[in-house]
Amino acid sequence: MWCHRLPHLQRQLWHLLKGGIVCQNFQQPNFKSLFSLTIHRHHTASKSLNCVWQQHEDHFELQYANTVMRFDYVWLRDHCRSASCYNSKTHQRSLDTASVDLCIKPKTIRLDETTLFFTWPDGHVTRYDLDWLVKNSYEGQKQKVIQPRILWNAEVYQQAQVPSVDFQSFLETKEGLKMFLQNFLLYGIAFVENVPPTQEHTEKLAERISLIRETIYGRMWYFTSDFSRGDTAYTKLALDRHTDTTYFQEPCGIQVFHCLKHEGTGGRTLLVDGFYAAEQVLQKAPEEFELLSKVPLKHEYIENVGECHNHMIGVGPVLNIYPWNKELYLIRYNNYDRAVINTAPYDVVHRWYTAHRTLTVELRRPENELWVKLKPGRVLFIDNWRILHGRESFTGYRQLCGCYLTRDDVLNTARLLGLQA
Ligand SMILES: C[N+](C)(C)CCCC[C@H](N)C(=O)O
Ligand SMILES: O=C(O)CCC(=O)C(=O)O
Ligand SMILES: [Fe+2]
Repeated sequence: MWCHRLPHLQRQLWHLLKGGIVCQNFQQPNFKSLFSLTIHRHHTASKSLNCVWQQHEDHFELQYANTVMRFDYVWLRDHCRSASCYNSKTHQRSLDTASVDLCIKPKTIRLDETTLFFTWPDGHVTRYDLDWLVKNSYEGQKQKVIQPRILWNAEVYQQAQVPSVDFQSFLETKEGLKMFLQNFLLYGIAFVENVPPTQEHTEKLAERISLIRETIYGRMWYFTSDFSRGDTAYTKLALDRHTDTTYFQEPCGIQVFHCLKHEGTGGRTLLVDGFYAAEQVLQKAPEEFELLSKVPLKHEYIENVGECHNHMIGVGPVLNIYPWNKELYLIRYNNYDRAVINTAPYDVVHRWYTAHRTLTVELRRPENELWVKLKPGRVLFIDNWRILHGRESFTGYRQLCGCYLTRDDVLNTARLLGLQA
């Protein structure tokens, strides 16, 4: 049932105002057809504060704050915030969910002011504030984005005139850090200026917002075109747009780049908003968007150069979306590192190539390309789950340092500063 409705829901998923904030355009799905059979004869109803509720045989229905919500009874028992069920100091559940009768139904329900009281067969009372229920209901979540973003092409990004943050203000002030993170969350890229061009100072920056994610490339890495590792990154060749570490089960969340030296020509960095391109696919060919979010693929890193021996495999679709609101949260796109496709039958494979082509066409539109020249002192943070990067071929000596960051910890820092993440 859910699957049939998918393309329909997706079409109304995002409303894009020429590079404006992505917001969800929702519509009440037709619940009547899904649930009308289950209404109990002896339902009770109550009306106050524009709040209407009904006790159905297998669920509790609540209309409040312009939202129709349906709650499972086990859910209502499981989320009880009473002192014996929930430890409000640790914010952890004490209740053993497995001890709840799966057929549980409340003995009585009553509304007092803005609080609903459920009395369970054993006498235990659970209270819920109406606003808490709205905030925590499926129907409430379905209408919300987890991460507000501004999708961009080159023009949108340039016209936004997103300010860079100064090294000092980033390290020493809460305001500087917060502004940096807000821009990073909205655009998926952000710059810090006036950074002393050393690996140590770059590391300091990274540690201010997250934990450094150590990988097969080390903790802080430092690279030049010496082919010290078995990867094209370690040459002077051009690199087409891609995301990194697609061959990890969880690709690195953030990439930090600091160009410490370049004596030569070329070597500009290319940045493309993968979510903007995916949004175009969703608008033009929703079934292709869906396919890219459904077909799992492998990416692979095989290295045998000098002392370095590695074989990494990561599995996942190109587009990763949250199933309840269809919000895109991760793009895995690296044509160099994509492994043999053996996770889908031939006919799906052909449709996948078509969808991949559509996405690639969007990713390659010149108007979607943002070109920047990395310079000593200017550190670039890239959301590796959203923004693709590449580089122009170059001549001469070029030294880049940087690291990967864990995404959870960047978001943690952002949330602690009061940002939505
Ligand atoms: C950034 N650093 C030079 C350390 C690693 C580069 C990794 C390159 C790899 N093909 C990938 O896209 O993941
Ligand atoms: O050399 C560059 O500018 C970037 C190379 C690259 O894609 C990488 O290191 O991940
Ligand atoms: Fe890369």
